[in-house]
Order: sequence, then C-alpha cells, then structure tokens
Amino acid sequence: MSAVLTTFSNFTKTDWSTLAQEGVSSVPGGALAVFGTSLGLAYVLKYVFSKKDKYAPGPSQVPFFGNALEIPTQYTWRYFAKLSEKYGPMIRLTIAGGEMLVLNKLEDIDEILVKRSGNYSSRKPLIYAGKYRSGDKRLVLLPYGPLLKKQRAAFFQMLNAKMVGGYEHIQERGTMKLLAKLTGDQTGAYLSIKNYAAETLLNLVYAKAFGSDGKDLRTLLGILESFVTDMHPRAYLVDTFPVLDYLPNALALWRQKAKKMHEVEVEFYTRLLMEVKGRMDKGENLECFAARLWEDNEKNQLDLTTLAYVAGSAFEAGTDNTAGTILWFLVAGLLNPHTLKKAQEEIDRVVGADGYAAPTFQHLDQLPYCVALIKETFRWMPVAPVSAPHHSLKEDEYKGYRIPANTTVISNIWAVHHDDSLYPDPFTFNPDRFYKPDAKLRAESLNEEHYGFGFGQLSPMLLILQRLTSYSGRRTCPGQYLASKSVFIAAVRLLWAFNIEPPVDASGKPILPDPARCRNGLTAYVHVMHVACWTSSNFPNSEPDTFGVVMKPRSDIHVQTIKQVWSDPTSA
Ligand code: HEM
Repeated sequence: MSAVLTTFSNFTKTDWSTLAQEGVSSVPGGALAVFGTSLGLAYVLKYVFSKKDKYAPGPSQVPFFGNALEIPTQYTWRYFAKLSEKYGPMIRLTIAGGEMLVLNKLEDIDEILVKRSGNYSSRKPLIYAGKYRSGDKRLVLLPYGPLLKKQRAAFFQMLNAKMVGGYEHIQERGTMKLLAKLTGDQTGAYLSIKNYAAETLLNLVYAKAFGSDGKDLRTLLGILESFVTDMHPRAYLVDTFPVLDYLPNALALWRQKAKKMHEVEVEFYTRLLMEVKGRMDKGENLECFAARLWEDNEKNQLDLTTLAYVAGSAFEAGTDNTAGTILWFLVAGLLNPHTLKKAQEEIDRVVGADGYAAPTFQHLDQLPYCVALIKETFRWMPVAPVSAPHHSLKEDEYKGYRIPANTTVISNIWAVHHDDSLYPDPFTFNPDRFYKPDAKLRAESLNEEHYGFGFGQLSPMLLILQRLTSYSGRRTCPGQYLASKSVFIAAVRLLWAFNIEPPVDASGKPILPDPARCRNGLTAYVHVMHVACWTSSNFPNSEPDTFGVVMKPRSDIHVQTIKQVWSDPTSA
C-alpha cells in the first residue's frame, strides 16, 4: 500500500507537471474544454463497454485514467511481480484508454513476443519523440517495418557475435585505462566505470576518445537525458491525444521544440559520422562501427540522417546499461565475497598469480566460473528489469484472453529471472547455477540461459540463421554480444587487479550495499554531470543506489603491470 502511495506522489510531481507545461499551455482554453469533455465521455463509454470483453485479469481501473495513477515510475518490475501474485502472470492494465498487457512468465512471453513476434515487435508511435524529435529514424522507436529491418540489419552486420571480435582490443584498452585510473584514485570508482562504458562505446562507434574539454561527452549525455525523458509516452499530451498534432505550429509550441532538438542531434551525430568519413578518405584504416556503416552503405542504402542515427543509437542504447551491469557485479560480489574469491582463484590459475599478465579475451574459454559469475549478474539483477515496451499491430487472442490491436506489451525480465521453477532459490546470487567447467565456452555463452537482452533469438535454428544471414531477431538487443563482452572483460580485469571489499564503519563492521535499493541509471548519470534530475523513464533501467567499495591492488607487481601496459599505446 505504501509503495502505491509513494508512487502516486512521484507521478503527480513529475509527469503531470510536464503535461501541464508542455501540452496544455499550447492549446486555447475553450477548445480544450470541449475537446476534454468529449474525450472524457468517450473514455467513460469505452470503460463501461469494455467490461463485456474477456481481457486478462488486472486491478480495477478508474474512469479516464485507468491504472495510470497507480503504476509506479520506479521499481515497476516489483510492482508488476506483486500484481501477478494476485492476478496471475498475465496482467491487463490501462493508461488513459490505452491497453497494456504485462507478462511475467517465460511461457507467455515465449508465445507472444517470440512465436507471434510478427504481431508484437512494433513500438507505440510517439509523435513528439518519434515523428518530430527523431524524424522517424531512431531505431529504438521505429515501428515494425522495412526501415527497422534495414537498421537492425546494419547493426547486426557490425555487432554480430563474429564481428564484435574485431573490437576486442578497444575493450581491453578501455579496461586497462579503467584499472590505471582506479590504482591512482579510488574515490572516483563510480565515475570511472561510467566513463569506461561511455568512452569504450564512443571509441567503438567513432574511433575516438572524448576530448579533454568534455564537450562531446556533455552533448551526448544531454541528448540522451532529454531523449529518454521525451520518449515517456506521457511526457507530451500529443502522445495521449494524437489529434493535437493537427494544431497549426502557432498553437503547438512543443512541435517547434521537438524539431529544434532533431536539428541539434542530427547536426551532432552527422558531424561525428563525417569525421570518420574524412579520416577514411585520408587513408586511415579505422576499426569502428561508423567506418563499417560507411563501407556497407552501398548495400544498405541508408540516407545520411539515418546513418547518423544508427551510429548514435549504439551509443545511446548501450552506455548506461553496460555501466549499470558492472556496478551490479560489484554489489553482488560485495554481498557474496566467496564468489569473488573463487573467480580470482580461477583467474590466477589461468594467467598466473604473480601479476605479470592480465587476463584477455583469449582466456575466456578457460574461465568457466567467471563466465558463470557474469551470467548470474545478468540474471540476478537485470539492468533493464522490464523490457522496452512492444506494441501489437492487430487483435489477437491468447489463453482465451482478448489482446486488442495497439496493446503495449511489457515483459517483466526481472520476474522471469526470479521464477523459482526456472532458477531455483532465485534471490540467492549463485554463479554455480551456470557453472559448466567442461562446456566449450565462446563469448556468446555469456548471453545464454538468461534474458537480460530481451527475448527471442537464441534457439539453435536462429543462431544458424544468424550466421548465414543478417537476421538479428525482431527486437532483442542488437548490441548484446558487444555489451556482454564489455562487462566480462571489465569484471575479470577488476578481479585480477584488485581485492574488492566493502568499506568498514568506525567499529570495523562492513558497510554493505542494499541490493533492494536501486535507482534509474540515467538519473544517476545525469546527477553526476550536474544537470537537472529526472525521475521516470519509458525504458527504465536500474543501477544500484550509491554504495561504497574499496579496491585494494593485489600486489605492487599488478600495479606495475597496469602502468606499463597502459603507458604503451600499442598494448591492451
Ligand atoms: C549490459 C548492457 C545491455 C543490456 C542489458 C541491454 C538490454 C537491452 C534490452 C532488454 C533491450 C530491449 C529489447 C526489446 O525491446 O525486447 C535492448 C534494446 C536495444 N539495445 Fe541493448 N542492452 C545493452 C547494451 C547495448 C549496447 C552496447 C548497444 C549498442 C551497441 C545496445 C543497443 C540496443 C538497441 C539499438 C536497442 C533497441 C532495439 C530495437 O528497438 O529494435 N544495447 N537492449
């Protein structure tokens, strides 16, 4: 009950004030009153008559708002899991007349999002964030159709399991920079991990590092922050009432604002892309996502703005999730020190305990416990606990329930990962559940047996199809092979270099993180950059709340090796 009340106050504070500022202010009062009354009536009628349909069960709805006032903007996954204890694994909710179906069980997700993916792989069309701000070109918001397929194919050509092998030296170099920073300054651990994720991606996408003035980093984070806010379906009134899009420009100030942002980001992403082209034209041999996009564009035939968005999307979608997972790895390790010890022993057995050589990707297949540790991190606390909302195209029926066209379908990854019929004793962090000392391990093994990257592409048939074609699944994370490797190499190298321990209080008692407390990853990021805070997201991702960690270098030799490798730009 208290959770619902807290949530309610969050909702009132943030979303509705945004609606009031951005939407209502741009419509004349009288027209709005008539419009509002008719809509109100329509919603009441819909509410009354919809009772005849057999929908999935769910909490009762109030007229007009439906369940909007009770859906929390934080810990949404726990709220959905709690509802499923009362109503069953499929839950119907409505938000201001819009249908929502929440799926908490793997079997339902598998049937709806995977087997019937042709109907459930679209996104809700967003007028503000999609049509105007993104010029209908941003992958993550694209409805299912030819442009989405083209963009995903382009992503897949650059980031499939085989191709990401070409980026390993960038990831290894990035982690060495991280270790070098941490041996010098422990206080900035949080920021260093954030920087590692951001800079590694910038390097992978555009073959460059952030300038020392931090200008590009600030611009990128500014775009990211405002975009995630803007794509909340309730951020702008026009997305709840699309008819407002017929208003002329003079009465729709939000439209000018969205178009302005579109211009800013197109200019920024195009500049980064053109820099890569300029370097290629001068004969530089660049190993990066943008260079491969240019090379493959004869085949892909994407226009310049689309190309700019495809490359920018890689940075936007990957930065915070990668950093958040590394932070969860630290939290899990602090609470379960025996797992870190076991992993360290394994690393020492493989590369030697003397500190002269750091583990690399070449060692992955000899580190089954470390692989299991990372997989368990993805399972235990998925950084995207509820998947990005999918959108159905046509009416459907499942298990006797009606699923109308245009339903928002949300899969609760966290609930699946804590289903004890799939993962016994699910709240215990236990890498042994994935430990297979005799299995033949590949980098892709990191992505198997959990659903941290969404649902639907790892069946053996699809994997074969993937290797033969550009098929990348309909909506699963196209950066997943890169992401899991970035997390793996960072975690394994942190373990190799440091003893990872909690800080202690005055009486010597360890101060442990509380795994139940987390915050939206982007909020924290933005907070660090001293920009205004924001509290809700359409694609909520989670990172642990502030926690203390002490990383003690394991020996002077380890420190020397790190310094030596880092100071030599040719080694990683
Ligand atoms: C640990 C890191 C990451 C996690 C846990 C993660 C997870 C996810 C999840 C759960 C989705 C939604 C899937 C769905 O709609 O069903 C997603 C979408 C996406 N991810 Fe990731 N991701 C990570 C890193 C990355 C990276 C590094 C990139 C790019 C290089 C990336 C690019 C994308 C894109 C473009 C989408 C939207 C796909 C679409 O709408 O079709 N992600 N990710």
